[in-house]
Amino acid sequence: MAKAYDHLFKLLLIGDSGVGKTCLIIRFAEDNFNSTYISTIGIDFKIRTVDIEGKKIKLQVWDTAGQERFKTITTAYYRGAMGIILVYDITDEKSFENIQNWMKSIKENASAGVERLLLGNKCDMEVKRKVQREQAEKLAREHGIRFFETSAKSSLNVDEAFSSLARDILLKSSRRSGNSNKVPPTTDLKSCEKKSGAKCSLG
Ligand SMILES: Nc1nc2c(ncn2[C@@H]2O[C@H](COP(=O)(O)OP(=O)(O)OP(=O)(O)O)[C@@H](O)[C@H]2O)c(=O)[nH]1
Repeated sequence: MAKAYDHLFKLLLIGDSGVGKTCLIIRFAEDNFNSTYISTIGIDFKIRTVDIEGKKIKLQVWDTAGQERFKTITTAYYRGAMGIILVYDITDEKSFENIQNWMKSIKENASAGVERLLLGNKCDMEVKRKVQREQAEKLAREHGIRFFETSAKSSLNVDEAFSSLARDILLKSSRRSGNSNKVPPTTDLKSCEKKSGAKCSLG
């Protein structure tokens, strides 16, 4: 039987407890949202196949527990990840400050060439905003990675964020295999913003 996909990419979401990692994955994989908070214990994954540049990309998205006590279990999963999504909550300053620690954790535990993406989630809660978009843009620029503000609740930018990461991984892997002409250059800053309506930082 023919393979149902061209590529399988393993993605991992990390970030403080309660920032919305599980909700982002459920929004992306099942187009659903639940406001009841059930903290993740250990690790779990969901799958969705997306179409990028005519290629079927199967995304296996791993959800980690943000709680410190699960750290040894979850960091063991960094190694196999091709893309890591760092999530903070725009209404929680501490979760943004901790992004630096999560970055360090990636450096210590993930493969060197892993693609990273920064997400400021819960952007539907503008009245409770504590982290300005510009702060996160600056951080993303410093690390040379893309940045989106998302809402798992309203679904704003969720598909865009996952697709942009998948696209970057695809581009990187086709470059590596010498097929860079097969995938058009990934969204430049302008088209990235045009597509998503979000501010993007380029790596
Ligand atoms: N308003 C709003 N609430 C959200 C959003 N995303 C998640 N939440 C809420 O935030 C709480 C925590 O969400 P989770 O997805 O469980 O957070 P988590 O990062 O997986 O947490 P851990 O499993 O403990 O690491 C839940 O009550 C969600 O309903 C969002 O985009 N907007």
